[in-house]
Amino acid sequence: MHYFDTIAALRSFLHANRTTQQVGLVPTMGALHSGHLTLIDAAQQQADLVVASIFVNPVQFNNPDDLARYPRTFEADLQLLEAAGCDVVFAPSADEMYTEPPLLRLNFGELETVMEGAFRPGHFNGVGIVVAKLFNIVQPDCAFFGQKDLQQVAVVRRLIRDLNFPIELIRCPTVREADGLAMSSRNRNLTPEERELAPALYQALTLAHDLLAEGQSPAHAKAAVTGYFATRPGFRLEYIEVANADTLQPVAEVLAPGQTAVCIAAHLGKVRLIDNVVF
Ligand SMILES: Nc1ncnc2c1ncn2[C@@H]1O[C@H](COP(=O)(O)OP(=O)(O)OP(=O)(O)O)[C@@H](O)[C@H]1O
Ligand SMILES: CC(C)(CO)[C@@H](O)C(=O)[O-]
Ligand code: BAL
Repeated sequence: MHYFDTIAALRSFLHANRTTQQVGLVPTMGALHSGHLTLIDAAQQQADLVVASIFVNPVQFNNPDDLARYPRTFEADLQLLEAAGCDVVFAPSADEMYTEPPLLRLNFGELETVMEGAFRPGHFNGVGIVVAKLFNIVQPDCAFFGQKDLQQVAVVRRLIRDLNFPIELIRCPTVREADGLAMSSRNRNLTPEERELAPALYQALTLAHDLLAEGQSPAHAKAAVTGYFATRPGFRLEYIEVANADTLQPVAEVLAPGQTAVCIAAHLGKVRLIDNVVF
C-alpha cells in the first residue's frame, strides 16, 4: 500500500500509474470501521486502483467540540486499509489541504435548507469544498459514499453535476451493528450505557417505516417517533423527517418504491448520531 501526505507526491504517483487504470476514490475522516471497508470493497469491484483519503476536514465542522472529540485512530486505520488491500492512502495535514482558509463558499440551495444543512450551518460548504479538492487532486473515475450520510450523497451528486466532474458517484448501503445501530466513527465516543441505548435510533426509523408501509401519513409517522423519544431517557431528538431520497425535500405522502427516505438525527449524551432508511 502506498501512503502519501502531500498533494504533490500523490499527484506524481497517480500521474505515473493511472495510464489505462480506473481510479476509485473513497473519502473518509478515519476512525475506520466495517462500514468504511465495504466502501473500499465496492471500489475494488469497480476500479483497478483504489485511493482512500483520511482527513478530518475542519471546514465542515460547525461545532468546535465535535471537531475536538472526533476520534482519530490513524495507525489502526492504516492497518485496516492495508489488510483490505487498498492501493493508496492519502492522509494530508490540515495545513497541506488548506494553506490558507478558503475564500470560496459553496451553497447547495434547497439541498441544505433541511436536516443536516439546517442543523449544521456551513457543514455542506465544508463538505463540498473538501470533496471538490479531493476530486481535483485524485481525478477518480468513480467515488464511493455511504448511504448513512444520505444528504451528503445528494450534495455530492449536485457538486458533480454543477462542476462537470467526469466521476461516477456510487452510493453504498449502510452497514449496521447486530443490534441495528448504524456503524459510525462517532459511536466510539458513546459511553457503555449510551451504547446500550443507541439502537433506539434505528428502532425509531423502523417504527416510522412500518407505519408508512401500513399506509399512515408521514405526519403521523413523524409524530409517533417524536412520542417515542419523549419517554426515552438520554436522547434529545433533533429531527425526524420523511423526504424524497434524492432531493431530500420533505414529502406529505410516500413516493414510488426506493424514493422515500426516513431520516433522523438525535443527541445521545455528547454524541450526535444520524441514520436513515430508504424504502
Ligand atoms: N455504517 C456505514 N455504512 C456505510 N457507509 C458508511 C457508514 N458509516 C460511514 N459511512 C461512509 O463512510 C464515508 C466516510 O465517513 P466518515 O469517515 O465520516 O465516517 P462516519 O462513520 O460517517 O463518521 P461519523 O458518522 O462519525 O461522521 C462516508 O461516505 C460515509 O457515509
Ligand atoms: C466525505 C467526507 C470524507 C468529506 O470530508 C466526510 O464528510 C465523510 O467522511 O463523510
Ligand atoms: N460523516 C459525515 C461527516 C460529518 O459528520 O462531518
